[in-house]
Amino acid sequence: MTALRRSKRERIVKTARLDPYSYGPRPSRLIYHRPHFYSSVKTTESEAVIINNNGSFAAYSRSVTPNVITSLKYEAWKWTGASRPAGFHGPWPPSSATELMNVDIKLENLGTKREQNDFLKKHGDLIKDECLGKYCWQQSNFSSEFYCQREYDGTAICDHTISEWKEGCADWQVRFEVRPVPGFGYGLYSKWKWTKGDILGAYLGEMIPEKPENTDYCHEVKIGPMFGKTKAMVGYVDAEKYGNYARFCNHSCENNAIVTEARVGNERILALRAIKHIAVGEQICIDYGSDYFQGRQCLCGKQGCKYPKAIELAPVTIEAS
Ligand SMILES: C[S@@+](CC[C@H](N)C(=O)[O-])C[C@H]1O[C@@H](n2cnc3c(N)ncnc32)[C@H](O)[C@@H]1O
Repeated sequence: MTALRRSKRERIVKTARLDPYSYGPRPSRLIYHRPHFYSSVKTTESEAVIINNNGSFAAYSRSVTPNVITSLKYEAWKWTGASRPAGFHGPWPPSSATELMNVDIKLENLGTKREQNDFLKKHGDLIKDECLGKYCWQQSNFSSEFYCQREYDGTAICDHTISEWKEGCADWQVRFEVRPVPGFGYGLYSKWKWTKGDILGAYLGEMIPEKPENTDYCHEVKIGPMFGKTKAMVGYVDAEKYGNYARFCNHSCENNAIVTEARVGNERILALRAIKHIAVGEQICIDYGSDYFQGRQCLCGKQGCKYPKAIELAPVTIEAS
């Protein structure tokens, strides 16, 4: 009876894997699910200040349990006062974050052959920019019909969209785990063996026009159709109150991942990408950059730690009135 039941369960697992939206083979060594806090949709905050033995300030750790989202949160009214990015056509503010961040690379939308050639000359770098669609873990079982396929002058243009990513992000616990890390709040751990270059998912949050003063969860992203252009306007993805698993990445001076602006089909995204091989059970860490460590100490504990002491804050001059 038990054997019968087990084989039925195995059959179900096999059937699930044949589905193009399933997640490929199982990890070689499974870390079993433990109950953890990140299934809650309630926003809570906890704060901890770590003080050195001599009383000096060592680190400040703040942890917010965010509302779990599976696509960028966007409220059009917040963009009413923001200026329209160059090359952006249509009603302002746009009705979705995708519209706001869209990369207008479809050559067939660019009029005559001559206009297309002019565009290629001007934006060659944009067209060559690699689509990350096929590197996403959510797509590991996808059939070739989802791969970049259209060619123009030898350059690939593709039909990928991030909708499949969003679907995959909803089931992130298959390959990631959020665990408490003493002194850091929480951290993101891998349940999968990743290869350098793999896309671990999208960095999701709320799309807002201005960077809030007190957030440690904000990444800049270009908006409007001019992908990769220096003049492109920027917005911010803030994952403090609304986010997905990617917002739990702590900083390490030997980081194994980056949050990078990328293209999937015609859509711009912030992607979490492995820059080294990542083993099962390893913590996934990014580099917050030196600005973040102004007045803060890094707790990564790596031998080559770049910020073992808090970087001195520039003195602030207060003028007497
Ligand atoms: C983007 S969040 C990372 C997720 C966070 N640990 C949490 O539980 O929500 C950034 C916060 O993590 C903590 N943190 C991450 N890396 C750190 C490091 N290397 N040293 C000190 N604090 C760090 C800091 O409290 C920082 O404000």
